[in-house]
Amino acid sequence: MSDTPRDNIALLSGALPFLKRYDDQIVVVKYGGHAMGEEDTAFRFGCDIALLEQVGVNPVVVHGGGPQINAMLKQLDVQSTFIQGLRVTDERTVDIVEMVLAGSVNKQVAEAITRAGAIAVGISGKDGNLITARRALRRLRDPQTGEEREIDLGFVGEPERVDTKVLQLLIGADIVPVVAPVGVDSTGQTLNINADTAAGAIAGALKAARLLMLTDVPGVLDGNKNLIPEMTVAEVREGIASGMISGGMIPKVETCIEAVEQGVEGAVILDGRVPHAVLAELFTDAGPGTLIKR
Ligand SMILES: Nc1ncnc2c1ncn2[C@@H]1O[C@H](COP(=O)(O)OP(=O)(O)O)[C@@H](O)[C@H]1O
Ligand SMILES: CC(=O)N[C@@H](CCC(=O)OP(=O)(O)O)C(=O)O
Repeated sequence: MSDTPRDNIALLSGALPFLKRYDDQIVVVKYGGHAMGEEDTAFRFGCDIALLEQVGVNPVVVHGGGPQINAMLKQLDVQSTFIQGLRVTDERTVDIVEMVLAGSVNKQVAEAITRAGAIAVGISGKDGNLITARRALRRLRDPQTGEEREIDLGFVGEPERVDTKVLQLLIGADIVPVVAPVGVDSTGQTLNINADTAAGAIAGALKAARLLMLTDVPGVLDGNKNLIPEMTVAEVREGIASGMISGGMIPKVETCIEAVEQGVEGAVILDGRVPHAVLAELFTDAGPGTLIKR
């Protein structure tokens, strides 16, 4: 059944407190590779971002592209493995990662937002000194000996410094920044950064009002696959330790924790394939995902 004009007026009027709350605030939206889905999903996402810009919110989009990188690696017959949700990245892989993220995916996302009526500009973390990173180190416990050892993930980066100048300039000119998660270290080496981590670092540096992490599950699910609507930092840590939270969900929740600890008001993990998930989260009381708070 379609909405009547009266329904539409009630909806608009109900959104007023939320419009006021987010007026001129920065909202960082992490758009995961799995959430991108088909052409119409990407266009709907573009429309939601254009709407945010139109009503006075300042959206900043940080996108992923894991599945798109996988497809290109497969095409080029390059093997790839993940450790703790991070892609082990050798010299050949880092070139392909940059080509896919800062190339095709970045331009597609910016184009979808521009087609929907806002002006979006795609950049990577290498542009304008946006993300300076250091090589990421991870420790793994040997299941047999119980000993911990350091793992070399190759050209994988962890943001060390975020220079928000270029983002502030774009935001000030009513342009939506669309950021590919690639950075450089102090020697100029390109580093592959997990998109969740990049989004969290940018949200923290901008002191965003909200960090929205769009993925392909409704949020954090418990052992029975039910959605957990809210989690504290301690509950998230427990979830990782028990194995309830695993794989690609680990960098996501860790990012949310860091972001709220850096002053972001709230971080939410939600299903980006659901039509207008971003609008439902920001402009209604019925936020659809998992809110992580201090
Ligand atoms: N407790 C959990 N709740 C929901 N998803 C989980 C959980 N633990 C692991 N996951 C996995 O994390 C995935 C999301 O991470 P990822 O695939 O990296 O998404 P994206 O590409 O959006 O960054 C889910 O598809 C799911 O397979
Ligand atoms: C180091 C690392 O793992 N980088 C990621 C960057 C892309 C990403 O994070 O994309 P999603 O958000 O779609 O997963 C990768 O190479 O897949």
